[in-house]
Amino acid sequence: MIPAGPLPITPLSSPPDLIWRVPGSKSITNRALVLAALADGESTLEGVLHSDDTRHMRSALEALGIGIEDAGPHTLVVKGGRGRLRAPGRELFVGNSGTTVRFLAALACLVPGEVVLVGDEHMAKRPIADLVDGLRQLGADVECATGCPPLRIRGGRLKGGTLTMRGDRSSQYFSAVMMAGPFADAAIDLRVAGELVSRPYVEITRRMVADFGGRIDEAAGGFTVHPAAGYRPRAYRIEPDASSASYPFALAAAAGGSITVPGLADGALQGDYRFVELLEQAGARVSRQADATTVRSDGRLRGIDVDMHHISDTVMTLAAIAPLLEGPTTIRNVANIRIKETDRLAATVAELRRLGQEVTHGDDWLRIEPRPLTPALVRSYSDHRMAMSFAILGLCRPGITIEDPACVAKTYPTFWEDVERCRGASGGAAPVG
Ligand SMILES: O=C(O)C1=C[C@@H](OP(=O)(O)O)[C@@H](O)[C@H](O)C1
Ligand SMILES: C=C(OP(=O)(O)O)C(=O)O
Repeated sequence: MIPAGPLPITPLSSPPDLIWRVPGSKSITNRALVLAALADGESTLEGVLHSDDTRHMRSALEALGIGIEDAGPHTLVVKGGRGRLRAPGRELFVGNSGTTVRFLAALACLVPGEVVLVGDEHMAKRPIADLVDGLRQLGADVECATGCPPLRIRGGRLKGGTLTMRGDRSSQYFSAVMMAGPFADAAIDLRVAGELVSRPYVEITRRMVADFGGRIDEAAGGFTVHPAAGYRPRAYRIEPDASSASYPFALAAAAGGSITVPGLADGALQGDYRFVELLEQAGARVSRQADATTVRSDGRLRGIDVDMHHISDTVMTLAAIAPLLEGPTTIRNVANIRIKETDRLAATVAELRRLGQEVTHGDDWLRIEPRPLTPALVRSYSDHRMAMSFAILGLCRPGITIEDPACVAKTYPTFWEDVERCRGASGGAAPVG
């Protein structure tokens, strides 16, 4: 159950010492759903995340003719195939899920008939013009009046050929083309103009496309997406979500305890797993086991100066514990966080200042000078990561209230239950903070 807001966060009564299981990866779940939907036959997906973002993907695919059945609490059986795709006869609602709208925009080009993708009021501000333009370069008929959703796609086929998109706004545009691209009439020469942001997500896509029988090679200036006879259905296990794991890892580091997250270790598919390296740099100890990672610390960490271009979903996790570190923390090269669920740079700066911190920033960086914390109601901006990140600070120090706890449903609906489980497992005498 998600508690009603505003939610005052009581600090832990003693440093945490527990195993904290996080749910499945949003990014991998939504890719697995798309790939299984396009694979001819039955795929079984295990470790699936159930959250707003994956529900939007699932119900859109069902409306497009794909069979999806629950076969266990976190297991789905997907009956897929390009031949099953049909026009849904109604608008498809994608909420504020970037992966859903971007991945489906490309998949819709393969649907014979009209597909309309509509998001919520936040999605209506998230740019998609680069992808629209890219799909048009492949011969698709896409209407998009504002450069942001809604989109109207009249699909049937993609013709292949050369497609160039700028790389600095969202890697999701590239992942979208990579997953639908093997069904084009010919190879796609997918070129990146400028630098590619969030690169590890594109590597997840390449790897998962290969797992389902497609092939994408690196090429000069970008990638070659090879045509495939179709995807192969398969059993696929989804990793726990590494961005969600940044919250328990940060808590262990900042509160001075020990937290183990099972299912994430060296070799993890997700780039955000590397957040633990930043905690290590700040002075936490990280031990990587065969199938788990433990972060431990004595709670005395130093501020760090880091480039988070490729792991920017964890910017707020670091920023929210920065008030507890010794010395300033600088986060660089994160311009694209301004076009996510909200303008995350502006939101983070505003909330840290509300908490009495000294913050300076530019268009793509911020620097936090720790100051004594002023108690405050921390605004959430309908952004799950704002709510979860500042909750971690609230578990370490008194005075934090989270405005909108419900927004965690986007990727981590059981977050507050896991916080309470952590509280329960962290009895003892010495208070945190
Ligand atoms: O491909 C993905 O699964 C994602 C890519 C990233 O977005 P950008 O590529 O827009 O940075 C990330 O922020 C998002 O949460 C998930
Ligand atoms: C940016 C995010 O999501 P998306 O782009 O998939 O909506 C996120 O989960 O932090």
